Amino acid sequence: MANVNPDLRKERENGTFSVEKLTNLLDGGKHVTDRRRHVERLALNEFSKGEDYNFMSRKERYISALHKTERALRCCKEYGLTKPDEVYWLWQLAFPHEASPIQLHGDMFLPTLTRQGTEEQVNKYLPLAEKYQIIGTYAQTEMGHGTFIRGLETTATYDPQTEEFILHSPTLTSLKWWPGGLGKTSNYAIVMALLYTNGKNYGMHPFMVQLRSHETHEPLPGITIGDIGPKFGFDTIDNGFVQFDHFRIPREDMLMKYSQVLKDGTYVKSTKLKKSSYGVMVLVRSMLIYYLAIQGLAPACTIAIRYSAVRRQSEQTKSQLEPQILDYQTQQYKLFPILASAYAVLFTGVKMKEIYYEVDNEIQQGHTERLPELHALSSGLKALTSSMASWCIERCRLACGGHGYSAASGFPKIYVAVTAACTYEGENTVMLLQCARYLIKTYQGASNGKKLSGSVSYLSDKVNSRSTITSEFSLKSLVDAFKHRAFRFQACGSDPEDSWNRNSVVLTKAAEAHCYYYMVSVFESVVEAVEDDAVKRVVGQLCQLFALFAIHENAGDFVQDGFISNDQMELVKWKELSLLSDIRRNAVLLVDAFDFHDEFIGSILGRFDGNVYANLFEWAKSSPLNKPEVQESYIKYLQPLLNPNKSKL
Ligand SMILES: CCCCCCCCCCCCCCCC(=O)SCCNC(=O)CCNC(=O)[C@H](O)C(C)(C)COP(=O)(O)OP(=O)(O)OC[C@H]1O[C@@H](n2cnc3c(N)ncnc32)[C@H](O)[C@@H]1OP(=O)(O)O
Ligand SMILES: Cc1cc2nc3c(=O)[nH]c(=O)nc-3n(C[C@H](O)[C@H](O)[C@H](O)COP(=O)(O)OP(=O)(O)OC[C@H]3O[C@@H](n4cnc5c(N)ncnc54)[C@H](O)[C@@H]3O)c2cc1C
Repeated sequence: MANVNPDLRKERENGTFSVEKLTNLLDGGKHVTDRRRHVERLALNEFSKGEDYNFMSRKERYISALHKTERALRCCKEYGLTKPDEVYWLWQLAFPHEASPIQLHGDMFLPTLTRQGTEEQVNKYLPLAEKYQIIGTYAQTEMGHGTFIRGLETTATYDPQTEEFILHSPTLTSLKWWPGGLGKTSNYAIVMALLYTNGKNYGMHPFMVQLRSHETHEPLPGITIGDIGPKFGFDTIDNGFVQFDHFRIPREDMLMKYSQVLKDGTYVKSTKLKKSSYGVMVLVRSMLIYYLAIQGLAPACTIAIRYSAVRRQSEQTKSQLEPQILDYQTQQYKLFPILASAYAVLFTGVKMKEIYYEVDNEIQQGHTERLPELHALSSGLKALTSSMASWCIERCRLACGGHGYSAASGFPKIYVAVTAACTYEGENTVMLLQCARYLIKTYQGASNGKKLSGSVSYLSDKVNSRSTITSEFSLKSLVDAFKHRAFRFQACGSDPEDSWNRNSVVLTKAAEAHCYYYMVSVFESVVEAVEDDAVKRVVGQLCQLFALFAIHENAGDFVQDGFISNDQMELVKWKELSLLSDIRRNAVLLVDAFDFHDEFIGSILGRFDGNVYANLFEWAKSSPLNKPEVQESYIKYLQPLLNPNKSKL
């Protein structure tokens, strides 16, 4: 590439491994990289020349996203993109760090319909939904309850006379509140409501509900609906509210795969699947981990590391060039553990997707044994990785100094999208406690001699009481350290005498320890499988740093029971710093390997060519506040102060 910043050019000439090989590894093979690049070229042709998001109002952002949605759907059809990955690659460039107003249609409405609907219901609604002749969302959360689903108040009362359900919002707190795309975009929703039949409450069930007229898009009589107003972020999506006033829907529109209401009002449950109506949440949590890496951690550290290679600041030695800020050890200590985390979360996300599809397949065959483990693991990892991503992005922003605070850095857009994931799809503390609930039960089972498998098999293993860490820092010894910590936390979190709430801080730590152990072991297994020696070396260094940083940060957990000795802890600190120097040489290449387009990253600081300053100046000049030179606000408010004689007011 012509005209690349010389510092960045030098970084790229000095690497020790093939970036292309690492990109192929991250993609899952060379053929995937090739196909992804092909789809991205198609997307760039269509979407690269848009208006700058930073200079738009909220309403403009929503309208532009709707316009892009229509174009993205057309592109997918024109180019025959139907596989989920291909559609994702195109959408990612159409909506970088944004959400489409119809995001929930694909992410939750369709999966709920296909998983919870009967064959007839799927046959009736799916073809329409796939052609976008109906657009739906997932309406569960209410103003008064999001976490505690059993506390939801919207009712669906069966009327056997008319064979209809009457949907009603009995209180202010029962208004559905938050569903994405509910405010203005969707004309349908799957509404989660308490089912009442023959005077009995059967708990939360899903109902297919038409909200707006097919002809006019006006809300149907009995429905009050709207946008909930500006939020922290997600300006492109109309999170909404809806209130039902005795709104009737046909009996056939309760999604009845797992439970039915017969014509006479008899309730029939035809599954042993526990919490069957919670299924789609497990799906989204399982998928989120990968997207947190690819849309959050990886672009954020790409920005901060490229910028740190371009930025020079302060004087180390008189009359020499100011150093690149990437050469400061403190800067490396801020950024390289984040780089390592981006890789760790990415590999874990890939693994989690695989496990989800395996277990989902088993459930379709009637085998539900692994669902509790999947629920626990996806809940815990969703919480751990979204919290990790949020604080890492903030740390990347801080590492870019003043320019990090400008919208030109790209951080605000990335941060507000990622931090939302700490709340939606289950608030993080609550999700850690769900994970802990499973771990405690499993630990108690293991204590009674039950042999465990999968992610919890370590609870029935013998764990070492002394760490095997030496100056070699084998990945196995690091995995072992995390296994020991996780085991110890499960043991102290499961005191049956103590009440749940009194123990809940420890329980969240137990869940985190379990998830950390899982992440380190996934990372280790990926490194072990890498064939190319040079790639294996750099990815292995990242794995070591990921583990050592966490040991150092949580040193108490490892030394308290004498598992890691003081001497070993000194070695840990020494190795951590020496890894910073090792990784320094390849840092830019390690972010290049994510193979992101500038259009996706959306950051002047993180540009591939490193031409930061000239572009920053051009961008600032294009700010609407700079046109016209003298603003009307001057005449109205400043002139009377600055120049009272000239003021016309
Ligand atoms: C990322 C970067 C940018 C991306 C940029 C673009 C993308 C942008 C996308 C935007 C996409 C936004 C999408 C947000 C969409 C929502 O946020 S939708 C709403 C999501 N809502 C939630 O997640 C609610 C969280 N709350 C819950 O899940 C439940 O109420 C709780 C906390 C699990 C408790 O439920 P409960 O009924 O009280 O259950 P509880 O008594 O605790 O447990 C009973 C049993 O059920 C089990 N159980 C509970 N849940 C489950 C389950 N799901 N499965 C199986 N078993 C379960 C328990 O383990 C327990 O088992 P046992 O111990 O008895 O054996
Ligand atoms: C951007 C965004 C998009 C969303 N999209 C949708 C959507 O499409 N559809 C939909 O239905 N919903 C959606 N939601 C709602 C979301 O799922 C809920 O907000 C979320 O599940 C958290 O529930 P809550 O708001 O009730 O939090 P609360 O439960 O009120 O949390 C507040 C605090 O209480 C604590 N707390 C609550 N219960 C416990 C407990 N048992 N133990 C310990 N601590 C507890 C939490 O840890 C937290 O600190 C969205 C939310 C956001 C922010």
